[in-house]
Amino acid sequence: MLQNFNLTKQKDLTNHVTLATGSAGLSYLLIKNDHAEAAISLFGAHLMHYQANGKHPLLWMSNTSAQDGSKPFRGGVPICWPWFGPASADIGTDKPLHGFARINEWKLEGISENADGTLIHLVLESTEKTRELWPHDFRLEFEVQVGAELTMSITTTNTGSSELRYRGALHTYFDTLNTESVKISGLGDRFYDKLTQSERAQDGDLLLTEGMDRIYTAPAAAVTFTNGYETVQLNNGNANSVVVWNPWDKIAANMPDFDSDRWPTMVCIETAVTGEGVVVAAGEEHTLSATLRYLA
Ligand SMILES: O=P(O)(O)OC[C@H]1O[C@@H](O)[C@H](O)[C@@H](O)[C@@H]1O
Repeated sequence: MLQNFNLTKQKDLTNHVTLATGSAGLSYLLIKNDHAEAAISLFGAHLMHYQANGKHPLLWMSNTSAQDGSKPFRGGVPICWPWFGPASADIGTDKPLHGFARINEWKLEGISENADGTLIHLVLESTEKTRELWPHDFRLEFEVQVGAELTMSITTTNTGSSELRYRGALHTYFDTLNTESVKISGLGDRFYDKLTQSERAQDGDLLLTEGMDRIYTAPAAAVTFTNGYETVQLNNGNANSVVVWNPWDKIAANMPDFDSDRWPTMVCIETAVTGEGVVVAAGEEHTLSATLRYLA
């Protein structure tokens, strides 16, 4: 899992959750309960590892990922928020790609143990610094239920006095045996191809035969995929799209934090709000969620 992160245990927070620090001083929660184990960084509220008992590790992490908070982690589940990809012109195109949630330190709000596992609750709130990037008051909550199933949710609460619009994603990097073993069902019949900047049709299941960067805009609520180890169902809550990304050889080789020979062992299947996004009225909230369940 995170061998090359050299994490040092600091203290037990509950019977199943330990606080650890990395060599660059970032804090991590290490979870191990009767059902599964997981690791989450407070920097970015970034889920970096999840493995249900008896199963293969679900998430892919780059061995060359930054570890000091100078960049988002490469792998796991980056939280893209409050925009997806480059910010729109009205926000400012010089803003960080995929928003600022993944490059900020979050606060641990609570840990609760339940019959199905462990629930971790992290929070990010607006500050002067976030208002310079995005002029809204908000409270963003990330909840992760670590059990035989994995559920992640981000809840956006508008704590300001005027409406806000957000886009975002749970940008999950899945570990795969190889490209040939990947098959994804339930993506719907159309997608926007970011590589050719065109609308295209999807005929049946998606096989990973080439580099791709696609926004599926009419996915089923449940997407099913095989990763060469298991068959997994991804249930998306309140997403309006699913993004599929694999950089393939040349792009991976040009990304300094992406192990250049490991692109065949990953695919991102991202639970996303893209396009027009979601408008959240003052005082209201919106939750985007993803549940992962093993079918076989
Ligand atoms: O390098 P980043 O900012 O983590 O983004 C990785 C990829 O994330 C995907 O969601 C985008 O569709 C791709 O275009 C992008 O390259």
